[in-house]
Amino acid sequence: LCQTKEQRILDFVLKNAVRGDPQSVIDNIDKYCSQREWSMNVGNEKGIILDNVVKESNPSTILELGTYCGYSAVRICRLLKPGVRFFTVEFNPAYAAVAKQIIEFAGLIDKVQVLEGSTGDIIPQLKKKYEVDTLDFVFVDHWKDKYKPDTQLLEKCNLLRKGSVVLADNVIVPGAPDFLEYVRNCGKYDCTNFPSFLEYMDEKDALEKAVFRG
Ligand SMILES: CCCNc1ncnc2c1ncn2[C@@H]1O[C@H](/C=C/CNC(=O)c2cc(-c3ccc(F)cc3)cc(O)c2O)[C@H](C)[C@H]1O
Ligand SMILES: [Mg+2]
Repeated sequence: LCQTKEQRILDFVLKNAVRGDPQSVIDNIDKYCSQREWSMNVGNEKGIILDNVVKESNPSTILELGTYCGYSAVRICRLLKPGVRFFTVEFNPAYAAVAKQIIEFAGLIDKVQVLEGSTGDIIPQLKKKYEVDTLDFVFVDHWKDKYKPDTQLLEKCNLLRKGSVVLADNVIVPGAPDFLEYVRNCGKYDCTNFPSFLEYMDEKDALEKAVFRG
């Protein structure tokens, strides 16, 4: 029996999407969350902007902060060429379990490493334990008050290089004001704002792209 919303989303995907077809997984999550139960997936409007930024960055090493159900992990990885490495960090075991099943159903589990734990613990391990040199692309979508500290931690751990793209969800709703102020004024990033809409709603939201100057 599906006790949690996340389990109900997984169940709907398993029943209605096509195994091995990432687009059908994305479409069915969007269908469930727009018609049945709202959920904090990046959604299709902001998702198309995410797709375009990923495509133009053509990244080889990607990090996502806040996996949740795996919607944006599927969204990003469906665009990646073979041999690319995608790490996604989730500290809630129940969400990590749902995400792994959704990513597996989409046929993308070989490209994805779901790292269970807190970003504060995992980011400092990426170089030595996960053999990461630098990150080409970071998608930030976890607790909004952690965007700024975790971006600074990425810098401190020398994980960003000239041209590394940091793309943040929700810079209007719920908002990440200290992150926005930081990336726009610290002098280390070239920033672009992408106005859009909150997932499954008519409310305005936006993504912020911050390219590290190196
Ligand atoms: C140690 C903590 C940091 N380290 C962490 N380390 C590892 N994993 C972490 C860390 N911090 C958090 N997580 C995980 O990431 C996920 C968290 C995602 C959070 N997302 C939102 O809160 C949001 C809200 C709205 C929204 C908009 C309008 C509304 F009316 C209501 C809600 C919309 C949106 O698009 C949103 O993404 C997941 C649930 C949580 O377990
Ligand atoms: Mg979000």
